[in-house]
Amino acid sequence: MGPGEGPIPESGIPADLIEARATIDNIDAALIHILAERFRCTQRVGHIKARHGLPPADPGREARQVERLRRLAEESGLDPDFAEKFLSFMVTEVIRHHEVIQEEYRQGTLPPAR
Ligand SMILES: O=C(O)C(=O)C[C@]1(C(=O)O)C=C[C@@H](O)C=C1
Repeated sequence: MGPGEGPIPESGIPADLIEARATIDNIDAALIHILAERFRCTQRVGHIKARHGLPPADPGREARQVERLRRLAEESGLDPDFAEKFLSFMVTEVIRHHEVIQEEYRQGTLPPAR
């Protein structure tokens, strides 16, 4: 039995597992807040792009993000392939939002300055 490990309590869940899960819960909450802020920002980007007639996707920017995030992942012990997949998952959703915003501007269902 290692340090921090105790006997299995009556609940059947070891105390150190309960403690680790509390940390996971806090991290998940932070991730949700971070994602909400990122999407709030990318919504703004979607409006800027629509106003300036810029395309929803920017493959050059994405390539630089992939390179940077893969390097950061390597440095911090995260699987770089996972980091790239996660970025791609997010960016795909952002591009979908950008397309919706662009269509709203095209149909004039949004005011031009937002
Ligand atoms: O930076 C932009 O141009 C964005 O629209 C944001 C973002 C992203 O979510 O990071 C999304 C789509 C682009 O292809 C590149 C990056």
